[in-house]
Amino acid sequence: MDSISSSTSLTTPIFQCFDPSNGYYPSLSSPRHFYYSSKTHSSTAAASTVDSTPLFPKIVTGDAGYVFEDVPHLSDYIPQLPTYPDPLQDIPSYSAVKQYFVNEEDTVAEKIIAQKNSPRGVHFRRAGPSQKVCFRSEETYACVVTCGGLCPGLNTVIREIVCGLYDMYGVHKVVGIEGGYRGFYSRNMIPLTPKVVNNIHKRGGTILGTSRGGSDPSKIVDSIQDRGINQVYIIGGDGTQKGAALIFEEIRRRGLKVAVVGIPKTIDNDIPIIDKSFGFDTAVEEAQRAINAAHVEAESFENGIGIVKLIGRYSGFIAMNATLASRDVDCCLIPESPFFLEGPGGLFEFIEKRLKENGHMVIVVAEGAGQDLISQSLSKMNQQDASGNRLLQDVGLWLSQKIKDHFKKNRKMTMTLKYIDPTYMIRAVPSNASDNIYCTLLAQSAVHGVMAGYTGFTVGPLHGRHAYIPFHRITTGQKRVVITDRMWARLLSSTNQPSFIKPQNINGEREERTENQTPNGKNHTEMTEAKPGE
Ligand SMILES: Nc1ncnc2c1ncn2[C@@H]1O[C@H](COP(=O)(O)OP(=O)(O)O)[C@@H](O)[C@H]1O
Ligand SMILES: O=P(O)(O)OC[C@H]1O[C@](O)(COP(=O)(O)O)[C@@H](O)[C@@H]1O
Ligand SMILES: [Mg+2]
Repeated sequence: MDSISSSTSLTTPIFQCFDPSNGYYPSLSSPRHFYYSSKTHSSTAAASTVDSTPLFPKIVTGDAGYVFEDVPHLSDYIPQLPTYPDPLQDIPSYSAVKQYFVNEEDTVAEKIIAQKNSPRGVHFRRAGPSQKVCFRSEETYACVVTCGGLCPGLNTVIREIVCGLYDMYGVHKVVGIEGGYRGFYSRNMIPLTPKVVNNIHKRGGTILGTSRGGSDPSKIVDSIQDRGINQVYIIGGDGTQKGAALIFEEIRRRGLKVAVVGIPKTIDNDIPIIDKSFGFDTAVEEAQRAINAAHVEAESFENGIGIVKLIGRYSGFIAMNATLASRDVDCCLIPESPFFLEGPGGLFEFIEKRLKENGHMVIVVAEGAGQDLISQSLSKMNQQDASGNRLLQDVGLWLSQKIKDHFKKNRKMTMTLKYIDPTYMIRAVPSNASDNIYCTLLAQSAVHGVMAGYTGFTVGPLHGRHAYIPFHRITTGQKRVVITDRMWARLLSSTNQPSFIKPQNINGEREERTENQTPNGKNHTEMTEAKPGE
């Protein structure tokens, strides 16, 4: 593939309107009637802090407890920002659509379950094409970067950003940044055209390459500014979105007309607020192959045990959904549900019982499960990867050894154990059909938002409706399986495994949920209640 090296600057700072003495951007009399919080920061703090909380959350309140959390717009810090009619209205495929453009007043509710007297709650801006755009096609220069671990669907998102920009907005200058964040300042760029990306959604991985580490907002913005890029599409997980928030703050601090959008990627579905993350469905589907193999192996040997380790550092959604989908799994272990091995109600007792009943069993274990047990028996290791993520012990290997030792020690019965770790096989597949459609919508929502001048935001569906969400709402907290909710109860009833929770712990879990309330009356565990799948 051809490369373009750093070009001369097309992007000039519009002006420096940030006032470091009070942390305010003066042009706040926005026609969209927003007000800003009085929280103040210094400009240097904005550039160097790792806290991704935006300086000025844009919040509007309305009747009956209505709260609108909007995302930043270029006009917040660039006065008299020119706008242009959206070129979509002249494109035959789109011009026929009735009400194609979203109403500026449309918002999407964070919660849709309500009672008669409950407040209307938090809302986010509805995603979609606007009547007016802030970028002319010929002046737009967009870049796309992928960061963090692989996930099915990365190539589809890249493809649809490129095709969306070309086909909907006539933008013909799009480049890919190679190898994650550090590619901004250490690598050349790849020109992206519809021809280049035409078939990439059929391949796993990312054609741009990815990496952990290397997020240096100042060097990245220098590179953006030097090259004249004015739209930045950043695809990645929680770490990447934190980095994107810092890049946005640095761009805003410099007063540049550069819009930044994050497209949330996380294979294990641990990003809060949004319904689910792309690649998750594909991962659950692909996990079936590993579970089937483990089941075939287990069934074929006397007292066969098959163990499958699935992705999920802190959130066991893949393990839970793969177990529920398969019906061949006898026990599912996730990080949210502590378990124990020995004694009444423990895992060993259950394994013996199930082997006596069925002659074989399959255990699915999420990679983050049982880490506390492992560190008790192995020397504690606090190693981190280049992004600062804690490196976990291999729970699958550990569990396999523990089970083997148990049966050897007790000489109760002979057994055969097979351990499968399909992590990289699952991550590397292309996205399935439903994830492809989802990735397309995510990419288009991002393109529409950026063309309309929104910046410092991320996109995703809430109850099926796409919305623009401030960075900090998806980088604070993690979505986790709530083990006192109905979905986990369904799993327990489908496997008939022990719950490993004592009644007093159930009460503890409930108390913890009320303590974790955020200022909006929402708590992190609550977010997970009905997602994914009611
Ligand atoms: N707190 C943070 N602030 C800024 N950048 C971060 C932060 N955490 C991670 N990053 C950057 O984001 C990128 C990907 O992060 P990582 O956690 O590995 O993957 P993911 O984005 O999938 O969570 C890396 O380049 C890393 O340097
Ligand atoms: O070996 P790598 O590439 O660092 O990735 C391993 C880890 O990446 C993951 O797939 C998650 O990736 P992210 O942190 O990017 O979401 C984990 O499940 C796995 O432990
Ligand atoms: Mg991460």
